[in-house]
Amino acid sequence: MPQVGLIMGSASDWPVLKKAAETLDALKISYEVKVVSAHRTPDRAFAYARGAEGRGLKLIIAAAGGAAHLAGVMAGLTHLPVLGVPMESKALKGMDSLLSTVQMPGGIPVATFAIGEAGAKNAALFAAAMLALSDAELNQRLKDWRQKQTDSVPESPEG
Ligand SMILES: Nc1c(C(=O)O)ncn1[C@@H]1O[C@H](COP(=O)(O)O)[C@@H](O)[C@H]1O
Repeated sequence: MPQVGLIMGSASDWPVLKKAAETLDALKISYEVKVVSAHRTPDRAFAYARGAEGRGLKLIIAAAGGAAHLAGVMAGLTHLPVLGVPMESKALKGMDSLLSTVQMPGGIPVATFAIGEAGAKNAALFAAAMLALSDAELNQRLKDWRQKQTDSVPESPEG
């Protein structure tokens, strides 16, 4: 049973959200990937959020762009942690996605990350950090991952 639900408003978000999937892969965290849109597939969105806890998901990473309501709608329907990743949009460069993901009313939290690939990657790392609180082996893998990242940064700008 996957621990993380990785969902996106449209298949067009997948090239960016893939960064989260790659990071979860690197840390050996199980996940499922689905296109779920609060706007275009509201029944699927409702069923997904309502069924998430029962199916064993521990948290949901939701990516959406433009009028990005997906993460907020998920958060309204389940108390599982929802991590929102705003997608870059053509018209407003993702500012619309960022604001509509982050500006939740009190009582319904969405942990909102940076726009685009960095946000996708960091959402996966944050998910890993939460899961590592109750998983000693994952905790060690996460520490190793961070150390590898540190080791890969050269002191000289010329490498
Ligand atoms: N923001 C949402 C939601 C939602 O919030 O439910 N559903 C789709 N979308 C977004 O619409 C953008 C354009 O989608 P298309 O590329 O399919 O036209 C995508 O970034 C998607 O996340």
